[in-house]
Amino acid sequence: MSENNAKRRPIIIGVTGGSGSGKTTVSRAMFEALDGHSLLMVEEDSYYKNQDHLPMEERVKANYDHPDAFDTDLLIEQLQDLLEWKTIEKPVYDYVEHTRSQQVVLEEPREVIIVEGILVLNDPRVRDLMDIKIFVDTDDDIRLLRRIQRDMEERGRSLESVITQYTSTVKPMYHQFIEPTKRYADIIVPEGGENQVAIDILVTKVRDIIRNNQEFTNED
Ligand SMILES: Nc1ncnc2c1ncn2[C@@H]1O[C@H](COP(=O)(O)OP(=O)(O)O)[C@@H](O)[C@H]1O
Ligand SMILES: Nc1ccn([C@@H]2O[C@H](COP(=O)(O)O)[C@@H](O)[C@H]2O)c(=O)n1
Repeated sequence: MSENNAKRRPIIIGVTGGSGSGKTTVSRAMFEALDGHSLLMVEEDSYYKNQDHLPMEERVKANYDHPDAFDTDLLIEQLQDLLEWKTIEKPVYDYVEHTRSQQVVLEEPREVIIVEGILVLNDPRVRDLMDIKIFVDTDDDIRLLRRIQRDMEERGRSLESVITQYTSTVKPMYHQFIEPTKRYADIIVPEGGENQVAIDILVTKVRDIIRNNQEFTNED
């Protein structure tokens, strides 16, 4: 892609970090602060592979923190469509059934796209589509506590299942695949959503890129 074309396409911001680090909170804070611009949130979780063909006992045991759990090719295809201002059919994921739902959501392309998920900086093809890369950095113990609460309240899990999954896959995969992607981040945000200084800096940078895009387009 030439530099000129790159200036005219939507902006993609990648937000990653461990489960419970505050990725969604940071993304939403940016979303709200960028009110007035056209924005779209793309959650990597929507791209978990379909597991309809597997019995529930197999689905429960799957490793959801390994890169192979995601249909990254579909994520890339849909991000490329958005970059070309095309509408996508975003999959919908069901955490209780551990598989994709039958539905899709039609998402129109927008000026700013926030791509959020545990492994969005893992694949170089996804990284290469991003204008800004953010890693939300929160200690393991805090993330575990948040996850216990969230999974029991919102994802229909028992305490025992959260602890078993955390020790068998979530924690080891974090250290093997997620934490190493910190090196690709432009900005590391400690403590996520409560870090207002980091949010303000990020929003200023995004506005700067949007303004440059507009000035460039007006010059044409
Ligand atoms: N800096 C923070 N301080 C306190 N609680 C936070 C902070 N950031 C996020 N949380 C809370 O932690 C939980 C997990 O945050 P979330 O943004 O959903 O994480 P992730 O998307 O990385 O899994 C949520 O209940 C959220 O309100
Ligand atoms: N069926 C599934 C699918 C995913 N998970 C867990 O979700 C985590 C990612 O979501 P966050 O909002 O926490 O970033 C990931 O760590 C998976 O273990 C799951 O438990 N079940």
